Amino acid sequence: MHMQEEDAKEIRSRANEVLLRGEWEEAIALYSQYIDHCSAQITFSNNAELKKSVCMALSNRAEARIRLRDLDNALQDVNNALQADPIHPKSLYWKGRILLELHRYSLASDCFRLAINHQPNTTEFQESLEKSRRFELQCKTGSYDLSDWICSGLMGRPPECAEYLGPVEIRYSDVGVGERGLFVTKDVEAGTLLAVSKPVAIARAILPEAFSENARMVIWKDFVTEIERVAKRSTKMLSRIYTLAEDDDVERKKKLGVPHMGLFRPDVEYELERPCDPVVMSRVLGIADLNTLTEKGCSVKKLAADLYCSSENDCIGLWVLPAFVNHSCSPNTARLHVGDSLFLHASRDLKAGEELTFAYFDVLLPLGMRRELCKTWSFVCRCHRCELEQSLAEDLKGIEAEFARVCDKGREREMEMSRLAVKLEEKLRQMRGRLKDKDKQLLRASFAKAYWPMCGSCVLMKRWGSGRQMPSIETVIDAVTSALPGDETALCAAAAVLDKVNRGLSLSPQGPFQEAMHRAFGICKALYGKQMKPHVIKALIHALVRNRGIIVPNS
Ligand SMILES: C[S@@+](CC[C@H](N)C(=O)[O-])C[C@H]1O[C@@H](n2cnc3c(N)ncnc32)[C@H](O)[C@@H]1O
Repeated sequence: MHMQEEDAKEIRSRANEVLLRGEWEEAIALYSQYIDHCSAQITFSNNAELKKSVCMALSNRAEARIRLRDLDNALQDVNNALQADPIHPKSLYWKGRILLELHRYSLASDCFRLAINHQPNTTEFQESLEKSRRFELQCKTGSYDLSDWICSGLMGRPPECAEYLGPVEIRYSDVGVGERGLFVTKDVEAGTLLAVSKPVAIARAILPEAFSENARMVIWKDFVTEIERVAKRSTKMLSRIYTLAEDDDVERKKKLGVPHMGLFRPDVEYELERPCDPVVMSRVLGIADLNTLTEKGCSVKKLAADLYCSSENDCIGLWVLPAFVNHSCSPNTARLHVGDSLFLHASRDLKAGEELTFAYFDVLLPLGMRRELCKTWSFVCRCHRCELEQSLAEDLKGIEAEFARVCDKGREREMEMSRLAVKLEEKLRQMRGRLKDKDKQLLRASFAKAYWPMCGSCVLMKRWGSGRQMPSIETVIDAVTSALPGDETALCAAAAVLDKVNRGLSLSPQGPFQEAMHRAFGICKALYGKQMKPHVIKALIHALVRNRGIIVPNS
């Protein structure tokens, strides 16, 4: 039996109500009933009123679908609406919004422009057009204005950013059979932006230390379910997700091959070579397990056990292109998280054809502890830093064991850590003939946590350092940045040094202002990019001194 006209109207108003309340699933169901009824009753051409009403219903259903990230179906809705009325402003607006999500910025601008032509003075149309124009420019030029956010000491609202694909491509890597990696395609200097990537899914958490294992697993499950949902609802996203490996099986990896970069290039049409495989939860789970990154760079498998124990705010996410970057303990790129977007900057000068790497976890640790963390990713890192420490394993065995023991301790560990720094310095002096200066710096980086407390404390310096040749804080900062050029703790220390020099309180006699500024600028460049203006860096440094846990206290 067909629905009566009055019933259809009733359904439409209920649909409008639940849409306003943000009950997306319910709104989709009700609009579907209404649209089906209208389509069965009448053809579009012979009733202008009904045509308008169906366009509105399609457009509203598209909105609900966008909120649920059901992009393919949402696009179909707005296209159907626009077929009936090619200048229907709301459908044009929602089509623009879908295209923005699909990283088709110029097409999105066209839609917003057309919507404005037919319905000027609508603030959300105007704002969306401004955003899509900004995104068009960002993805063409790789030029992003992060100044306000950085000047706020990264405390303000992060800017929304477009995706960007710089001079990079995926190729087979030397790190293992069948392994792919990301490579730079031209010579670039440190601070060059290589890519900006938006996540497939992201999960943020501020959780108390005693958060239960169960609760952690719920968050992980929700995260994986979200990836599955996105994969099911957008062919483009699915095709990206399915380029990723799900496990270490070499044959399966070989079968995946090297994906076409067109898949990651924003603002261009890319035709899939073949239809995607169906979405299978076990494969999605494997992909999430192997490729999820944490903002703070610790291993995600460890994360299931540890991360949510942290009382701090952290975030996990799946960013597809960055997931092709292999790990190194002395990497050549730095990850910067701006809201949900992941920025990848060269942190060193790079030659065309070099493989890009970043750290998957905290690498300011000695070899044994790094190896343990690597295990959770099922590989053994063979970077030059690991090889160096492997060759000195016998010499460093005692200090390393003690370091691991002290790490497990609570607050009283600062004193013991400093004693370890003294021991390591003695060891470095013993090994003088066998080590180059840069090797010494890499070793200090591995024990950075032993140096920082002493760097910041006259008491510890007096207790352990007096009469001994301990390195200056500048040497420790340089040691850390020799391994990790864009390290945040080193930046905080550099900011603190600069602050002290500025206020005439320098702990170190060889810390003139220019040198301190140069050091801080170098780290900023590696982390935030070479586009950073000096006044922005200065503001950041001030903000770091003001807001953050500074390593060097005012002793
Ligand atoms: C996020 S994926 C990186 C992309 C991966 N190479 C691929 O082809 O899909 C992480 C996996 O890459 C491999 N991998 C990453 N860094 C490595 C390294 N330094 N040495 C050996 N294998 C590494 C490991 O198999 C690891 O589980």
